[in-house]
Amino acid sequence: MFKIKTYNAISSKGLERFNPKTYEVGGAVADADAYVLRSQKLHGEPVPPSLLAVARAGAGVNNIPVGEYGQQGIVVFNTPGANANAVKELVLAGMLLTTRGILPGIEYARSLGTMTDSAEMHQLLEKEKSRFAGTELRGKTLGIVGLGAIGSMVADTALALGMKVLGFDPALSIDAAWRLSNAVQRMENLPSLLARSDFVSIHVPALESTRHMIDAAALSGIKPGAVLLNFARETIVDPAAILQSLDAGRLGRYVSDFPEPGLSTHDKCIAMPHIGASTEESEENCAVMAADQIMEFLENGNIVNSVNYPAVRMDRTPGATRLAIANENVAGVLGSVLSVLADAKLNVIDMINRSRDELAYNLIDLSSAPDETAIKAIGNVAHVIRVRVI
Ligand SMILES: NC(=O)C1=CN([C@@H]2O[C@H](COP(=O)(O)OP(=O)(O)OC[C@H]3O[C@@H](n4cnc5c(N)ncnc54)[C@H](O)[C@@H]3O)[C@@H](O)[C@H]2O)C=CC1
Ligand SMILES: O=C(O)C(=O)COP(=O)(O)O
Repeated sequence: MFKIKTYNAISSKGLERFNPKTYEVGGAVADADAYVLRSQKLHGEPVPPSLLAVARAGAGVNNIPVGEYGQQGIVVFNTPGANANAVKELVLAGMLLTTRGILPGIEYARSLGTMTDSAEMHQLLEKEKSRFAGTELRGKTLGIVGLGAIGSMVADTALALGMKVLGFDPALSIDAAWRLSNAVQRMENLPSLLARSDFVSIHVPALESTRHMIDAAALSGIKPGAVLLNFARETIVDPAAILQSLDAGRLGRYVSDFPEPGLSTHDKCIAMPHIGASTEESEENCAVMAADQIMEFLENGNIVNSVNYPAVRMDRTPGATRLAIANENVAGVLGSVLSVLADAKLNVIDMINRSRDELAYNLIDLSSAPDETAIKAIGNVAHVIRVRVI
């Protein structure tokens, strides 16, 4: 029986993937083999020795100590692209909320709620509507910082609306480059993008390298009156610099899914309570992907969409016993493991070894099951972090 501890609202469509005959799943599960979570912060939380894997049903993993967990042999997964469409749609809403008098217009229409005469109401609305007039998106320039799953979808939508799209992403993956429309104009640096964009939408992960990438210096070069949209994370911007730029009349509007004290009530801010991924569809997509990845790892040792371990996949050899070994990526570990197996007269039928930065991972299919002594001996090989028999 595998034990899965859940945090946050995980869609039942995902949780239903776990067969109740072989999985115990719930928020109160103790000694979990794996966690499935969304934005639950794990930094500083005690780690049960039983924990083998964590699946983030979503994109951002800044709530998980990914590096530390890797050193302990805990594989961390996310669900790339599974909620990108939900964020894209809210970015579009964010742009429209700044260009049209939607929010004050709704408030005004509501304020007439006590009127009873329809003709009188319409006369008043027609008289006052010019206060809520706006501008169009077509023909305007959108600068996108980070052209991954969300950024590339935002680009497609903006292009379809007749906007000009600029992009900046110095770390763009080959897969992401293939997904990206060639109508997106590449910017060599952030200041060039900021100087030319009527709207700037940020879609980068929260890393040390992206912390406060929008600071006072960046804002000093932003196109006057530009709208900045932050559906990425609060750490990407310096809130004091945003406030200063809004008050100085340089930055036009700030739309954020990550409200900050002092900004959320500002007249030129539109703040939302981190609802970018909160759609039925995205919650289902993320939960299904997270559950499938966790099951594949627990049952077969295969790793897909990890953020700390390499992608590793090997078909099961019928009748074989599988060893899954996580180790530090230093020379000689695999050789030592294989000599333990040879000494124990265990025959290797198939194997795969992959590394990623400081960590490595191996799947070894054996024609017969190793005994406790052999497993212990593998666990004692220098730099081996974790051994699992599947
Ligand atoms: N508001 C919400 O509910 C949601 C927020 N997010 C946030 O959005 C972020 C992006 O999500 P995805 O597009 O799915 O991730 P992704 O990994 O597909 O794309 C991120 C892109 O940012 C680029 N990047 C990294 N550092 C950069 C830098 N310094 N300058 C420019 N580009 C840089 C990467 O090369 C990559 O192409 C997540 O990490 C998360 O923080 C994601 C989903 C929902
Ligand atoms: O996927 C992400 O990075 C998100 O920010 C979504 O967060 P959530 O799952 O809605 O708590």
